[in-house]
Amino acid sequence: MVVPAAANGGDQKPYEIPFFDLGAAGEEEIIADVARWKEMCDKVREACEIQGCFCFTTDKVPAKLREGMAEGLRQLFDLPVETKERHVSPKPYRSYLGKNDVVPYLESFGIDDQAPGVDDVAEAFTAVMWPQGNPEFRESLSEMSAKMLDLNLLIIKMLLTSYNLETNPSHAAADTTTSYFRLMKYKVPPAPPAADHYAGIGLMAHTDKNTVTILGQNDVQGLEIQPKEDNNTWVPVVIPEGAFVAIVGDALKAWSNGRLHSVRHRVVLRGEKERYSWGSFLMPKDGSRVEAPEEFVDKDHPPLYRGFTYADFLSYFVSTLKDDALDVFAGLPDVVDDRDQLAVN
Ligand SMILES: O=C(O)CCC(=O)C(=O)O
Ligand SMILES: [Fe+2]
Repeated sequence: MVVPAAANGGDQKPYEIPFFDLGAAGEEEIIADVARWKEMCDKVREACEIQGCFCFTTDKVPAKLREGMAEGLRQLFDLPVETKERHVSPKPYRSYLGKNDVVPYLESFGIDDQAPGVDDVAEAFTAVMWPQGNPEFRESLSEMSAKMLDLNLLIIKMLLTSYNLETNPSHAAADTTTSYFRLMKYKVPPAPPAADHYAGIGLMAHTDKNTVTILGQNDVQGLEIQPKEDNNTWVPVVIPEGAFVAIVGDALKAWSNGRLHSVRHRVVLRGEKERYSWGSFLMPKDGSRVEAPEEFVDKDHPPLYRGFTYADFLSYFVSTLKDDALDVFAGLPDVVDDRDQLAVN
């Protein structure tokens, strides 16, 4: 099923964001129906190749859990700044971000799903924010991050199935993959919405650097994407109530030798209500290599990127914040030449 173009573009250029009901996808009985499972996997793969993102609903996350998460985020961001500032980490995008001139409406936290010496990361984070405890928040964070990580792994499984790569042990992600969870609040910009020079931009245009991102949100829209090969247009992504959005990142684009599209996206704030969102970021472990398997490279698909270590790519991005970090860091001559041509045109 595809969301009608009008719902996703208004009077802007119509552009369709695929929408799938994944239901119980990934459960044994679904996989056992080989034709149906393969069809689902192919649709997900097509969306990741053409749009680089899709919306979906799933049986795995009950409404109650989503409501608990949204309510928990309200409580969390309402805590005093001094409390929120206790969440610090040497890794990029983890420490509490409160005041920042580039993204003045955004507040965020990043929490690694696994941390050395910590048994229960949800418990550890909650204890720093609420020394007296907040079992409801701990439970929502723990369940939501676990379920969204499962969904992220499901998407990888579906892509591998669609590419007929699922039986090749070298593509099994478990020992090379990790994840982190982000919690975000976007404040309401001054009225009217575009009154200051930030023009309601909640999060600048970017591609995700990781493998796949899954985002959930409260009832306030704001995510926009740039269709492939149309860098003059921004299309609002209307995420249906109760749904999530999955976004392909640069590491997956490089791994697939450019078949999968890491879509540029941003957040624009237009309404009068605060936006809360939360995301599960699947990514290669720091030391793992990102390299296209031989199945993706042939005469018609010459290699676009050199293989690289994920941590090196991330350090390059963090130190330069280049919009086209993947092309500059790992693009082989053809990619870099194309980019130069685009810049000239
Ligand atoms: O808050 C959102 O919906 C988008 C967040 C995002 O794109 C990111 O954190 O990379
Ligand atoms: Fe993003």
